[in-house]
Amino acid sequence: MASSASVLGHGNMAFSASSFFLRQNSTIEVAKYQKTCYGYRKNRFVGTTVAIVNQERNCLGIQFTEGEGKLPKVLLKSNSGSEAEVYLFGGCVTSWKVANDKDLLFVRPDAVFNGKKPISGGIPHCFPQFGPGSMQQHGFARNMTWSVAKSENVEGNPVLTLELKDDPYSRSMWNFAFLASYKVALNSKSLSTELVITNTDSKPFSFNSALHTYFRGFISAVSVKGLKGCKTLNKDPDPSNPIEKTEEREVITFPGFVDCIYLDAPEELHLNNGLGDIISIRNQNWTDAVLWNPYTQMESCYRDFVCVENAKIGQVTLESGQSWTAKQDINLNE
Ligand SMILES: O=P(O)(O)OC[C@H]1O[C@H](O)[C@H](O)[C@@H](O)[C@@H]1O
Repeated sequence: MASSASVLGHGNMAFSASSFFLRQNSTIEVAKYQKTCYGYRKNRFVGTTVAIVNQERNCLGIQFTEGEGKLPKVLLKSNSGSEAEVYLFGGCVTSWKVANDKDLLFVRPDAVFNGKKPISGGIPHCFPQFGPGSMQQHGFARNMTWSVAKSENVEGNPVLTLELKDDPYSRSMWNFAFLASYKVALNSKSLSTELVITNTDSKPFSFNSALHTYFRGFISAVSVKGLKGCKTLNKDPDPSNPIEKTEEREVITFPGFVDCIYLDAPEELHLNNGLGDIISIRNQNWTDAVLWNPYTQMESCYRDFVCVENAKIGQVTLESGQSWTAKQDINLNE
């Protein structure tokens, strides 16, 4: 039986570290959350304590808290003991642990949590551009603050839905009205996401996108299976002029710099992270994949991660009112 609580926030750059908009009885209030020994207490904008509204949410395995750099962070915990962390800045999942407490995602040591630069690690969004292209590399969704649209608990598993809308910052780069909805569901052995992009403008727009997932790994033992036969666009040596080929290997390893797009990738890949885990990476409608390891360009950390990205490299065009949906499911195999 699902229970839910709806919380709406704003997605602009001036987001304050602990404030959300809370929809109640169809009015939108500005609320502040304050940690108490019972949970999270909502203060009205003017400062009066109104009610403890997050007490129940904490019990549901969804806890609103502050992360690094005092950025708003949501902790997800399932009844089976798996955990995840999501920063509203960038709508970025930064941690995914199954019950053994080992984090299967990776955040780079040079990641900054200043609410300006994208968080380099976890699962950053690339939207509305994968890049390179006319705007900043990977677009703006990873350096805007997403709002919380819904938090639910479905049979012991937390489900968090974030939203991002256009604002003057996004419009300065891409002058369209849009709504991005991102549902993150944590289960005992898996983390699933669903991204829905809706054209809320009166004119069509086009975009491409990716989930730039950083997996923890021991790079000299990392391998990826499932891409044999795909057409490749190798961005090494020149990202603006990728070299077209076909992947011949059954098992892809990472002996040096890798930055390669795989077109029409299958719906399931297998990552051996070299640390004893096989992770299946399933998708619906993320039609392409990207493998990236910076090798000695990032001397301090390249040995410790690999990016296996579900992507949509070809342009998606949406007419006014149309939506596009893509799902990712990362699952730790038994
Ligand atoms: O450092 P970032 O902007 O996060 O991008 C890191 C990398 O992401 C992707 O995998 C691209 O294919 C690379 O060309 C890029 O260098």
